[in-house]
Amino acid sequence: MSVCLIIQHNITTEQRELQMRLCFKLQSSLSSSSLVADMAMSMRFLYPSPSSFHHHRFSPHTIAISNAAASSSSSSPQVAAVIPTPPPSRVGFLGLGIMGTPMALNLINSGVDVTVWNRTKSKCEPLINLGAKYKSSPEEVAASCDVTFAMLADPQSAADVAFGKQGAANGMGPGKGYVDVSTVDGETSKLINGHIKSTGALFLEAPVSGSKKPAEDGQLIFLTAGDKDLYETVSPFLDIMGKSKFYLGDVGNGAAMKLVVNMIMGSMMASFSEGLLLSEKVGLDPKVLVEVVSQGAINAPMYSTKGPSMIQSLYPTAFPLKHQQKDLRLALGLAESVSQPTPIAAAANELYKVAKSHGLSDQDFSAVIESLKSKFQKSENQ
Ligand SMILES: NC(=O)C1=CN([C@@H]2O[C@H](COP(=O)(O)OP(=O)(O)OC[C@H]3O[C@@H](n4cnc5c(N)ncnc54)[C@H](OP(=O)(O)O)[C@@H]3O)[C@@H](O)[C@H]2O)C=CC1
Ligand SMILES: O=CCCC(=O)O
Repeated sequence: MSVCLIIQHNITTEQRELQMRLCFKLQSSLSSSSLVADMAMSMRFLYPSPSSFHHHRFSPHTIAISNAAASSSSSSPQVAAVIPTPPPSRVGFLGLGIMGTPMALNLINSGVDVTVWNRTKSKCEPLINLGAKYKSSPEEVAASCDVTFAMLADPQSAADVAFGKQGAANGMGPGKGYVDVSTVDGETSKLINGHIKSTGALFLEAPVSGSKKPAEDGQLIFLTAGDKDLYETVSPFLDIMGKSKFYLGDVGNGAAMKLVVNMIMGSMMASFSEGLLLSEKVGLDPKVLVEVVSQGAINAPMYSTKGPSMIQSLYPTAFPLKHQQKDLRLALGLAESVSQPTPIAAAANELYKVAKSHGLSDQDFSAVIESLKSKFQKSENQ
């Protein structure tokens, strides 16, 4: 026997409730069909009770599912059920900076029901104009949403927003989930995990690789760890915002992976900066250096994207230098915690600190090249 589930969305709430019951009936009568069971389970998460259906904007579509256990006995469907497309959960988004804004925007543009909050309220306006709801605290966002994402600057702000006064934890509870996509250290992530889990909610850390443009293009790479159930539940949202996702196990592993990646990136940028300046000093055209690098084994998109503007001493901000230095500081802490020598990263970190001390914190991290120019070197040596 095979089973056909027809998924539809232009129906009344009463029809949806009927279909939902039918789906669960199917599940119990076809316990050998794991596909049907999986589907019913995921619907159960989205619809804790039949009356909790809410309006959504997903496109209607039809799926035919074969009952693998018994499909050999008949090729035509014997049971047909019409059930609704699972609507998007109500999704909260906290932190609308360089990364948070395009990530939330992609969710909104995909038809997800998004509620936003940002410390500086004016940054919410463009998203509200595009259909986002607004709440005036992380607590209220978490209370009104099924899943809440947070994209904050650093460990302190991530912790404040998660479990400070009017923090998200106050609005969390069983059946909800909190996904922190900020770059923080593992200890902070574990602290947030503890506060969120104590409410009965689930937690996932999911820092991202990729910068402003990949965030705009929905091409981020998620480095997740924590509750696997929440990972499965939010995967459709991660797929809207990103091109790939890794599930890395226990909380702390996502943070560690992100810090290792950014430690490498920070050192690469510092080394590239030295190369650009040296090539110029010895009479080479740094533009040609960028071209040569782009064709060889050490090619990285970062060099050809940022090189041309670095040559003109321009640093339009995609990844703020202060965040790169934060990540190097956290990566060095991680390395120290396991007695791993990281002398290259330590040297790079010093350059970012110099750049910060010269007021370049909010410039792109490629502005680290400035710290190698003679004007900065002189003032450092005085
Ligand atoms: N930019 C990039 O290329 C990437 C950044 N990241 C990481 O993502 C995170 C966000 O980065 P990005 O968007 O670039 O950073 P931004 O500096 O643009 O945004 C930071 C966000 O954090 C908020 N914030 C800062 N301090 C506080 C606080 N004390 N309380 C509440 N909210 C606060 C800001 O609010 P307000 O608007 O009020 O200042 C803003 O929403 C960082 O952890 C960064 O390391 C990860 C991958 C790439
Ligand atoms: O954390 C920032 C990462 C930036 C990038 O991956 O390009």
